[in-house]
Amino acid sequence: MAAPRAPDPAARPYRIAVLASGRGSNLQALIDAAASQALPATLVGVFSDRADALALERARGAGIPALALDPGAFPSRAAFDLELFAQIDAAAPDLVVCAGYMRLLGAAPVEARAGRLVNIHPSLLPAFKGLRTHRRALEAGAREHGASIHFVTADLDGGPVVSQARVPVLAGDDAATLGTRVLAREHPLLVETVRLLAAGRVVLHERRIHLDGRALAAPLQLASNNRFA
Ligand SMILES: Nc1nc2c(c(=O)[nH]1)N[C@@H](CN(C=O)c1ccc(C(=O)N[C@@H](CCC(=O)O)C(=O)O)cc1)CN2
Ligand SMILES: NCC(=O)N[C@@H]1O[C@H](COP(=O)([O-])[O-])[C@@H](O)[C@H]1O
Repeated sequence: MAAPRAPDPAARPYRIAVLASGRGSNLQALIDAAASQALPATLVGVFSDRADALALERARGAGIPALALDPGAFPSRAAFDLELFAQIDAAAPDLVVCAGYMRLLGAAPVEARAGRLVNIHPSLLPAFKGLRTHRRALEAGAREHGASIHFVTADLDGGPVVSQARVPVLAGDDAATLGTRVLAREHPLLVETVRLLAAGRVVLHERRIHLDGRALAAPLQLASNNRFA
């Protein structure tokens, strides 16, 4: 996998690989942004643990190489990860984006890619790590919810948070309505955050997020929607 590099407009486009297990709407946001040149990058591969992931169809429809690996065909999680990242490295991405990728990644491949592997998570981390975040936020009586983009570490959803988008929790919300409101903010959040990474403006240095050379005191607040929708 390519080492982090400073942006050079004359150099080849910034290369992005995506991991996805499902619908792929965040992947589609990246595809659309790259196609419209709103995101100066090229998607070099989409990889999934599920052969039926709609994300794979979206990739193929955009002419992006797409590969599914069946975890059941490997003797261990480590063996699966080894093959997965061998395939990813063959595409030589500058950045790997987990966009609805629903498997825990092993410490070894994650640590070897520190600063080059990000994940979008449907909560305002550190709140509600893991799964079923919208239901848990409602059960906890949260008045505000949202999404976070963080560097991936061995600590599940515990990596340094780059950016967040916030939405209000409305009376009468259920997990579906709240999830829909959050998802609508995830797409611009992801594109805006990846654009900063592609430009070399956001980097991870000694577990701290740096923007334009200055350590961030808090995640960047992007793509928020305080309008009641
Ligand atoms: N080492 C890491 N791996 C992953 C991270 C991370 O931060 N560190 N983020 C996740 C994405 N994610 C939430 O954002 C997440 C994915 C999967 C799970 C999980 O519990 N998976 C179970 C299977 C669940 C299922 O199949 O329904 C598992 O892997 O056993 C929690 C959170 C990507 N990987
Ligand atoms: N723990 C990881 C996780 O839950 N990620 C979430 O999966 C959804 C994928 O939607 P998409 O397939 O339409 O992009 C997104 O809401 C993303 O935040």
